Amino acid sequence: MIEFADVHVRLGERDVLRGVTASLAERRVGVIGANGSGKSTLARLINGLARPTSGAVTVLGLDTRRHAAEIRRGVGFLFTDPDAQIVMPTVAEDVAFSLRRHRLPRAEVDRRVAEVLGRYGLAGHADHPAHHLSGGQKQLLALCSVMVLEPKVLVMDEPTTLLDLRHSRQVGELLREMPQQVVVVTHDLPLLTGFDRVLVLDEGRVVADGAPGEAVAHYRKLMS
Ligand SMILES: Nc1ncnc2c1ncn2[C@@H]1O[C@H](COP(=O)(O)OP(=O)(O)OP(=O)(O)O)[C@@H](O)[C@H]1O
Repeated sequence: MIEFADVHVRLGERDVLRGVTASLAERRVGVIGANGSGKSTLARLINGLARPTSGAVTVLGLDTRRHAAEIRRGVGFLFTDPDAQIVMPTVAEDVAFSLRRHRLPRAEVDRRVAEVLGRYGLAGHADHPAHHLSGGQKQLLALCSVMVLEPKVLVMDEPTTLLDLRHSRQVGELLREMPQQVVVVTHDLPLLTGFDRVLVLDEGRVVADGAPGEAVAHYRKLMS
């Protein structure tokens, strides 16, 4: 469960979020809206990367302002650009790097890394240089590095922006199968097919909130 209670975020001179209140219990939640409407900021609030200026964000029963470390452990965050998330030379090393704080035996790290690479179709690339992967494969690698930590909630900020149609669809299918609660910020409207709930942001406020069809129709009207 993710709860926003009258959340305001002011960055510099700008009121980026202006009174967002929502309880998100659904498994598949989308967030859409114009450029600069506050979507990324809303996403970043969920794992404590951004803090409310006023109001509160509660995730997994914890206030994100007071329990930052616990929240980070429970909430995985996937950025648009996988290059920003890839830190180690090879694919397997990059995924293993996520587990560095867990102090697991080497064999257990190897087992978990192999399992997650297999799940997302990268098993054959384990020893390849991470930066030689295609854009789609890099996005999958970034996803592996997040999923190996078994987060309870996954937040994705425009995960398909750099992907071709086939890879976007693949990400769509993967996130529909995930057992976790997933919150996805996107401009890729077909990605929202089958979602439980979609929020539309405009100038820092939620202006529509409902099933994907209804929310997307509202967004299209807003943009026309
Ligand atoms: N650190 C900052 N200081 C000042 N203003 C900021 C800062 N970060 C973001 N903003 C502003 O806040 C507004 C909302 O940004 P945000 O990234 O949340 O929007 P968005 O809806 O995700 O946009 P996009 O679709 O373009 O990614 C923008 O006008 C942006 O310029």
